[in-house]
Amino acid sequence: MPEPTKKPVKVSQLCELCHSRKAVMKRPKNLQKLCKQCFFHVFETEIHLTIKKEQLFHKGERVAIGASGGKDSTVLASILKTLNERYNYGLELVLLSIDEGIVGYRDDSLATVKRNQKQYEMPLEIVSYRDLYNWTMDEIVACSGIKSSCTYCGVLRRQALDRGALKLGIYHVVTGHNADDMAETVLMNLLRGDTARLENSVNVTTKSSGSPIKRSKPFNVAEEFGKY
Ligand SMILES: Nc1ncnc2c1ncn2[C@@H]1O[C@H](COP(=O)(O)OP(=O)(O)OP(=O)(O)O)[C@@H](O)[C@H]1O
Repeated sequence: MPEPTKKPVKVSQLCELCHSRKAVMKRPKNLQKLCKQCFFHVFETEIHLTIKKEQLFHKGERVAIGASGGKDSTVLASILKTLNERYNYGLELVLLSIDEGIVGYRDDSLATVKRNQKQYEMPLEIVSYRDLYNWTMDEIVACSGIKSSCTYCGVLRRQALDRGALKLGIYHVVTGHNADDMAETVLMNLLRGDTARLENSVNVTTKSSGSPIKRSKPFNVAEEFGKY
């Protein structure tokens, strides 16, 4: 049987960076068509530039990655491991997960975090609402109703991340909040007329008054860098 002939890739379908591989995506921010390898390279470089520009880390620093098991924090763990090795940041990275006690939701995603722990060879610390507050999120919802559950959960989780980090003797927590999350926070603070929080919501690094913990969101401004 004759070998099936490979269809030549049209020039318009080629990656606009390497001009050799087939483009598999069009970046929404600049409509650039990229292949998988070039997208990884460009995205990792953007995060590295953010880290350098904002001077997020110092050599030898111990950093806790807020690991929810979702896509953003999983990508964050993977990228920080890659960049730490590639650019010799000298960071000690630890995965920190908060188990809010939401049956059928967090227990599933914790399984993903445990897989990440093995894959990225990072220590993992799991801190639960039950241990910290003696309440699970399911119990809080059963008492106070579902309406305000996100408010309670957000506040408790922020505090739990701080307490989990302190337990490990770590003073820097990074999270996978991205540009969409930032836009959401800006809109929320605008509608509330909360000018004090408005300024903070676009910063890559924040610190609550009275807390020794620094918080950073390396994906917050990834969209600011232009074409490569
Ligand atoms: N249970 C948790 N334990 C540790 N960190 C968390 C937890 N939930 C959220 N975070 C941190 O806060 C970030 C933003 O959380 P959010 O709930 O908005 O989820 P998201 O934007 O879907 O992110 P992800 O895809 O990582 O879950 C996450 O990327 C993660 O770094």
